[in-house]
This record gives sequence, structure tokens and C-alpha cells, in this order.
Amino acid sequence: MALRIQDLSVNIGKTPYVQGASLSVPTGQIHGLLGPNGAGKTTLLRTLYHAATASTGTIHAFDRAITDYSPYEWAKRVGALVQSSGLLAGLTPQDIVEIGLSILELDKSELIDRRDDALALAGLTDKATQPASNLSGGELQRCYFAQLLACDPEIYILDEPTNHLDLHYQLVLLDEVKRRGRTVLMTLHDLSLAMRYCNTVYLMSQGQIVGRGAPQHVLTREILMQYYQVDGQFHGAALTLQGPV
Ligand SMILES: Nc1ncnc2c1ncn2[C@@H]1O[C@H](COP(=O)(O)OP(=O)(O)OP(=O)(O)O)[C@@H](O)[C@H]1O
Repeated sequence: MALRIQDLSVNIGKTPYVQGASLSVPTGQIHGLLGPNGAGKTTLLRTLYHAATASTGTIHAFDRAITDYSPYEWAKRVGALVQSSGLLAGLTPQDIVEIGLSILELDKSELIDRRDDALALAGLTDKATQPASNLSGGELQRCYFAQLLACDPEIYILDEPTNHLDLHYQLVLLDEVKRRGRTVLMTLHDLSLAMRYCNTVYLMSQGQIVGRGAPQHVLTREILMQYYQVDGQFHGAALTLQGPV
């Protein structure tokens, strides 16, 4: 099993924002964390890149506990695309991708190849040496996506990876992740994308995983009504929405 989370709880102060969550992602599968705003999805993911500490529970990657890895060793194998608006301080997209790649200690020619291939995939070749502070929201998201694709870790942790992306790049970049056959755990609000990409989804509500399974089995009309307060239904991969309830 590539990633195994068992009975994970995260308290902030005394409040539990994730409670007793367990999930396992087999090697090469894409699993999705779904649920309404504030359900605890990001908080759960944050424990996987050392931005939050589990109050109880265990996290294993490749049958080794996260606590048995150095943060550096973990970051080489488990890469994350997070919702951030980092300080760009004069950096270019090339710099941003290179900073990510520095952890891999590559020789210069491989570093340049990986950097340029990833920037090309993200459609940023023409802007590679311009200040990243001039990029649009979607272009900046593509830049951070390029950083992760250049590093190409064994496990991808993606928090709302399609944030700001137009439809073309949503599909190009997620298709690329899928094509690589990596293990992925990602949060998504776009349920159609969950249908398209996820082998398994987990529905979170109020810090708990309240549903799990193949997306077509989890995302029923009743579930959409109960947890998202919308009247909608999937027909195959197409979602028909009547409206909020
Ligand atoms: N550091 C913090 N201090 C206080 N509350 C926090 C903190 N971090 C998260 N929370 C709260 O924890 C809850 C879960 O937040 P989280 O970001 O995990 O939700 P989410 O499911 O990712 O939501 P969204 O879909 O809106 O991104 C929210 O109510 C949030 O306000």
C-alpha cells in the first residue's frame, strides 16, 4: 500500500477538525477527498506534508511510518501542491521549478530538462523567465503544478489542484498525473472531475469520513442532497443540477 492513514485525528486547540479518519491508497491509484467547505479535507492533507500534526493516529507511506522518515526524505517521496499565495519576491517560473527540484540533487542537465519539460507541459515556456508576480492566478497555479510535475514524487498530495485553472489545463494537467501512474490523494470540489479521475472517493463532513467507494456509488442524488444541499444527479459522468436546496 502506498499510503495508509489510520484513525487520524487533528485537534486545533481543543477542537477536533479531523476525527478518526482512515484510508488507504494503493500504489498507482487516484483517490479523492470530497465534501463541503470546512469539512476537514485540507486539514487532513496538511498532516501529509508536515503542515499539521496528528493528535492521534498513524500515517504510513510504503509501509513505513511518517515518523520514521526525515522530513527531507519524506518530501522527496511525497510531494504536495497546496493552496498558497507564496512570496514570489522577484522569482521567475524557472526559479520556482528549480527550487522544488533542488531537493532531488540532480545534475545540471537533468535539472534543466525536467524544468523545461514541466514548464512546457504547463504552457509556461514563453513566460518562464518573466517575474512570477506578473502571472495570472491560473498561470501561477500552473507554475506550482509544473514544480510538482518536475519533481514527480511517488505520491502526489493535491489540494484543489484545479484552482483557477481553465478547463483545458484542468484536463491537461490531471491527465498528465494519471498518465504517469502515480499514487494520488487529492481534494476536489468539482465532482465531475472526481468522477473522471478517481478510483475511490471519500466524503468528509464535520471532520469525519462519512462515505467511501467508487465515485458513481458515493455521489448519489441522496448524498448530494444531504451533504452538499443541492438537487443534482449524475448520468454517467455528466452532472445535472436542478439547484440548491
Ligand atoms: N488553524 C486553524 N485555527 C482554527 N480553525 C481552523 C484552523 N485550520 C482549520 N480550521 C478550521 O477547520 C475546519 C476545517 O478546515 P479545512 O480547511 O480542513 O476544510 P476543507 O474541508 O478543506 O474546506 P474547503 O472546502 O473550504 O477548503 C474549518 O472550519 C476551519 O475554519
